[in-house]
Amino acid sequence: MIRFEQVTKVYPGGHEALKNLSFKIDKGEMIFLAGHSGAGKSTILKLIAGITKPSDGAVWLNQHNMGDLSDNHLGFLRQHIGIVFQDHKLLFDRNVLANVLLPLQISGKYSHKDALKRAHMAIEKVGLAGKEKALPVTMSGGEQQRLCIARAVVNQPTLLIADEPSANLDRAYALDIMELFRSFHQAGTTVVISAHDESLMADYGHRILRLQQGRLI
Ligand SMILES: Nc1ncnc2c1ncn2[C@@H]1O[C@H](COP(=O)(O)OP(=O)(O)OP(=O)(O)O)[C@@H](O)[C@H]1O
Repeated sequence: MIRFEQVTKVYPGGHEALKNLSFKIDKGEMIFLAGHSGAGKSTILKLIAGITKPSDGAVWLNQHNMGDLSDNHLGFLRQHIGIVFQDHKLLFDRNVLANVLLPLQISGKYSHKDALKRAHMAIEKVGLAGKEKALPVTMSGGEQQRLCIARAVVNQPTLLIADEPSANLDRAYALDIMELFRSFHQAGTTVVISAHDESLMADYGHRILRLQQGRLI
């Protein structure tokens, strides 16, 4: 499903974040990206989502070379990718329901009634039923993270990527979040998760790609 072919990423200013990286992720796989801060985990996820382009080499998502796609085509493709960002990117002036509805409204594919039904299902799936009218600022870090996940999965993406979804959560909450991702994986979604705390990944028996200074180790 995802293929990195000798990918190098150099950011403006000259920092080489990834160095000649090659790997594959199969459809339906759940995989972890591990490494210290600055190792290149977020850069890999941004390349997968087409948020940034490789400086050299190619990133393939199914049959699409992500570096070659137009913005329109990328926008269309991203509707099949659920992204849980490190900085949440929640709309803090809108309630839980409005945050989860947003991707459905952007896709324009659903009637208001269908969109509401899907949003409520996603909110329930992440354990936030009853919080539909809450504003994100009134919620705990763990709840905000669940909200991000509901928003990422509401379009039923085939690929779910999450950048440090358990950062800043205590261990019990972090494990809950991992369980949630596991349930999406078990339902057939391909899941790619970055984290610096390998102890959270150890129990799952999934492949771990370990990064150090932009290289796989
Ligand atoms: N937009 C950017 N411009 C310049 N340098 C960047 C940019 N984004 C990331 N970098 C640099 O690229 C390297 C890899 O960053 P990346 O965010 O991929 O690491 P990470 O492993 O996800 O780290 P963290 O866990 O702290 O998010 C770092 O040295 C970072 O400073």
